Amino acid sequence: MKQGGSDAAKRAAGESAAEAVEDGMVVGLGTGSTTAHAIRAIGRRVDAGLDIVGVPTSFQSRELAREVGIPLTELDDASVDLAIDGADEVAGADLIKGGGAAHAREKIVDASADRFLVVADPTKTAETLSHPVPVEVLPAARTTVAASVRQTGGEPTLRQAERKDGPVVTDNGNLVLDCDFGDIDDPAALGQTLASLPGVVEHGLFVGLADEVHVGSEDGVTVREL
Ligand SMILES: O=C[C@H](O)[C@H](O)[C@H](O)COP(=O)(O)O
Repeated sequence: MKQGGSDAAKRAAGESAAEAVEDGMVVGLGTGSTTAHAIRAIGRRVDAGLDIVGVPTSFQSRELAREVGIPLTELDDASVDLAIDGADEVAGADLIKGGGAAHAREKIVDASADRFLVVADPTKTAETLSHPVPVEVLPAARTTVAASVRQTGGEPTLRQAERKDGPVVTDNGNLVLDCDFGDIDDPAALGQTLASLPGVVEHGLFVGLADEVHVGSEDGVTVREL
């Protein structure tokens, strides 16, 4: 499921987005290998005196933020000024997320932010979204949601864990169906359809949410404002 951009490209994107963080901000900390570079860069800036608090989007981002010394808070106590997060595919301001099964909490944090910066490498960019859409479902709903996805023209696959027998279990205790719809001509309509299915907790289509996309490469970073 994970795609293979180079670590140097991911690092360039993450460090570029981390420069947008300013003193006094509440910063949404996304999940994944690209955002991890941003979190480490923010940690270095905190070490040098930057005064911010982070809102993690997953167990992974919480642990990394703690490791690099970023003070943390929750959405109950703060509103997010700037969120930085990765993506599995980017087409304009539309994204597919959830390759790390963190998209439910990510969407809450990213959508609530005043500004949402996406960090990606060139393997993630596309004209039209076509990556399988991760759909987090209550365990009891996996069969009924899978049937509805098939009726909608998609092919669902229950995500399996790599170093454990059985399925991936999300930070929220749910399962993930990776749903292949081929080219997604109308991400907003598909997102509404998926969200309406009983038992769906959240899907990985982030439609129109991105404000800026930082695409890193070995040669530098391209910043697209949307
Ligand atoms: O659930 C995980 C997230 O949506 C990630 O931000 C996304 O999968 C991109 O991760 P990476 O930067 O590791 O490719």
